[in-house]
Amino acid sequence: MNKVIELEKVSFSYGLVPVLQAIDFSVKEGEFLGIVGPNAGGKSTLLKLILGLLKPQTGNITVLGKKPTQQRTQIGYVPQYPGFARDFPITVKQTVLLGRLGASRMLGRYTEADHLAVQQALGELEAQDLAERPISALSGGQLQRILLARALVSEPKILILDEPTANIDMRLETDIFTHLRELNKRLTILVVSHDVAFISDYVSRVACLNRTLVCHQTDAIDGKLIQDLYGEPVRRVAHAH
Ligand SMILES: Nc1ncnc2c1ncn2[C@@H]1O[C@H](COP(=O)(O)OP(=O)(O)OP(=O)(O)O)[C@@H](O)[C@H]1O
Repeated sequence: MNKVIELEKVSFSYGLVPVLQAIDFSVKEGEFLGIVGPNAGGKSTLLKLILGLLKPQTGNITVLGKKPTQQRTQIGYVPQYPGFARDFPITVKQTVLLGRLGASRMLGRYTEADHLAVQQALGELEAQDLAERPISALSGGQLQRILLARALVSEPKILILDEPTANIDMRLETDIFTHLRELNKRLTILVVSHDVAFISDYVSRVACLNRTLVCHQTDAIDGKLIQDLYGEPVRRVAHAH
């Protein structure tokens, strides 16, 4: 299988504070990879490096064989917190259209293809009925589905999500991950999560990040591993599906 993301000896510091040290890591086409680790372990920083929003001080990163900055339209990104005010007067449809800005070559008006892509993305997430609603009138779970649609609308090859279910309840968490499982049939997915027990039911591999990075197949994840990773006992939560 092709490697779609590759990091070689990547180190990164904000000023003098080292956050990532000598990370060697690759993601294969079609993988569904979970990234877990303690707070401030460097998870969001790793995603920003892959997205080309930050540059490593040492080492090399390639995305689909090129520099991350050359592949931005190939990655759909769902950030940790929505980067806009919830009371901004914009509809669901307009929000999802924003995801076409990088993909469409036309400046100015959106094309028919842009509108069609929005319809398809909303349809895929069963959210067509929300299209004309202002985003201020969405629940947390609905907003997360819309942000996922916005990330999909540029027809990326890779989907990256930074704690997509941090502020929603378990039923909706299951709903989002069921959509991700379906999307993984055609996309490579990286998802940051705090809930290693929950994601291990969905992902094929887990990368544990605490300045350095160690990968595990999901069948190798047990209480001891979680304790070693976080440095304290973490209760495994049972999830019914
Ligand atoms: N822009 C910044 N400038 C300086 N330090 C930063 C910046 N962004 C993050 N950091 C620091 O880098 C470290 C790693 O942060 P990062 O957000 O990557 O961790 P994380 O694993 O995503 O954390 P969390 O699980 O709490 O979201 C933290 O100590 C954080 O305070």
